[in-house]
Amino acid sequence: MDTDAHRLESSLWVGRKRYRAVLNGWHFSWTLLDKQNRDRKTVSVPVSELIGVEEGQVEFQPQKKVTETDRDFTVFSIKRHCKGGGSGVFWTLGRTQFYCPSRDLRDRWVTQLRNALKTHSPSRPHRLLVFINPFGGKKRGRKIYHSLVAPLFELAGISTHVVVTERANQARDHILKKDLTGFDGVVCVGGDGMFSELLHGVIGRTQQEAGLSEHDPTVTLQPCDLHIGIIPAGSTDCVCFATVGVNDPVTSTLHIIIGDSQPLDVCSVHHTSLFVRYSVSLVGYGFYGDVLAESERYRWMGPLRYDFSGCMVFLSNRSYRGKVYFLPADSQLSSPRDNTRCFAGCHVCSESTERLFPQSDSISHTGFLYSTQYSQHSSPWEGEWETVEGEFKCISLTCMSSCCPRSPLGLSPSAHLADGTADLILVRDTHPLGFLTYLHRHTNSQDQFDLPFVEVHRVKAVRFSPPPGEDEAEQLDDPDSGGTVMAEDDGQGETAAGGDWTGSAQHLSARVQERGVVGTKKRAKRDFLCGPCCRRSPSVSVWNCDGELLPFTEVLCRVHGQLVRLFARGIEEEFVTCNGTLGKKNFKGRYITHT
Ligand SMILES: CCCCCCCCCCCCC/C=C/[C@@H](O)[C@H](CO)NC(=O)CCCCCCCCCCCCCCC
Ligand SMILES: Nc1ncnc2c1ncn2[C@@H]1O[C@H](COP(=O)(O)OP(=O)(O)OP(=O)(O)O)[C@@H](O)[C@H]1O
Ligand SMILES: [Ca+2]
Repeated sequence: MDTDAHRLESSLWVGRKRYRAVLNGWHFSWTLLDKQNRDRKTVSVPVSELIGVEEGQVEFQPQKKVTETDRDFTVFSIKRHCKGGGSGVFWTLGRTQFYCPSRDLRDRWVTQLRNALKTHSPSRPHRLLVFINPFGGKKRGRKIYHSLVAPLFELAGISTHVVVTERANQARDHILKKDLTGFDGVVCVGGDGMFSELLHGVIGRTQQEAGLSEHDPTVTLQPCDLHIGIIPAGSTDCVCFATVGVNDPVTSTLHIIIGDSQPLDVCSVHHTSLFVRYSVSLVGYGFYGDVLAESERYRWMGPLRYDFSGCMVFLSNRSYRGKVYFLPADSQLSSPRDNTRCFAGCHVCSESTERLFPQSDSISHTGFLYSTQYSQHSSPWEGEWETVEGEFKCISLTCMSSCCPRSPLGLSPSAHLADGTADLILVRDTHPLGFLTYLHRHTNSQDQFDLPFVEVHRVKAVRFSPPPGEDEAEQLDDPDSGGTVMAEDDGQGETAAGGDWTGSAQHLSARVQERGVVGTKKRAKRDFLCGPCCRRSPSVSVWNCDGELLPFTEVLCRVHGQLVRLFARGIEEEFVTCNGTLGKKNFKGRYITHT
């Protein structure tokens, strides 16, 4: 046996086979020995990927069962699986049971492995605040948490406070108002809507504490320290899929346990001097806005409501006039058509960290670099704005690829999670077959940007205005116009254009939300009476912001680079992870890692 503070080496048995096991600080490995004591196969696990070390013979599935013995210990670690065909890298719990020649040696192994875990995985969470939406997706949130997630947290020694939500926005309000001392992160069990609640809570809380106004689009917001974890249990699970590569509760739980940390760009959406919402995946006008508005009527269909509404909206063949202003990002750094993908360890994103936080002279407990000095008013609008005017089928802005099971490569396959930019996709009016081709290319290997009526720009900010006279004020005088939630009487006796906009920021934010919900319900009721196909074609659409309808047509969007951090690491490349057996052709045959 060889041992020092950071190293331990000895013979161990796994089943009937003898191994030489070595712990050298960062790695724990065991090598099969043959009868002549020659090395055969080696298994090596990074200490950062150990989930737990237990004395005795410990089974975990179907449930935890411990058989106390003097000479055994059981190691739980991350095990990767690739199903192939670009379906992503799944993580499961690996289990190896070791037998030692003596109790003393067993105790040394257990102590040394646990010490290594503490020393080399400092960013693991110890205490988490978990919000379960019992009604999200297929309503399986509670079951998913209690059967798959909670036992793993327990095994990893993570304590939790669990809140099963009873109303929308409860999780957001909890994070904004309650004492969060002692929590290392917040976790949602639900879909993109639940994630959005956590996002708004965490960003809002951080800005409150920093004394910054979310309403001013020129303010450099304070990056958030509290990590967000997502256990997918929703309809689309786009944020989970685009940051992990799969929507699998166990994979996500294991990323949370090991304290993975993925920075994420966030887009703030403003209307005049009012903050409206944050988005990470889609700020969409036209098709995606209409699909969301339509889908509200079919909530009872569950996740299928989007496909059904998608068909209805497609058949209604609408397009909308408007003017789009955008601030291009530096085209030297990357481009939405450079055929690269943002994978775990992406160079474009890590170089962006240095660019976004140039005076990074402190390191947080999570190991991420933070600037100690933020310039709250350094101009975010440097550069020349460009303008595109016309009639659009859809306008989409996405801070990341927005890949999801419906679209395995997403709205913008080469977008980056944390480069401080978003991709603006403009789809001009075209014949239905052209638009169908565009949509269909989201599901196959063809380039959806290689169409004459589609353009894509990498941007830092975007502004949209509907044609003059077609804004909210105009809509209010035209009860038949439909299309925008602001056209509806929300029963409050106030309007965006005519109401009092001088209230407190908090009051205004509350009213924005109220209007969104009320407007959506009214619109759904009207649509039910009319039907989408016989309706007069509206002149304005509605904005879809990560699955929420916005009550304003005229908006300004600004990208805030790496504003939040998720317990994730980006999408792992199957080609690299699974020993090259799958090949790069799985990614549309045209995507390469950005180096
Ligand atoms: C011919 C097949 C075409 C398939 C086209 C698939 C395009 C899929 C693009 C997915 C983009 C997801 C963006 C993520 C948005 C999330 O932040 C948000 C919150 O969860 N989800 C939605 O707003 C929910 C939006 C959901 C949008 C789904 C659109 C489905 C369209 C189906 C169109 C069928 C046309 C068929 C005509 C015969
Ligand atoms: N207890 C609750 N009752 C009603 N609504 C809730 C509750 N808890 C959360 N919500 C809201 O439900 C919405 C949808 O939830 P969630 O995202 O989990 O599921 P989803 O069906 O997948 O929706 P999405 O289409 O947004 O992915 C969220 O916007 C959230 O604010
Ligand atoms: Ca980005």
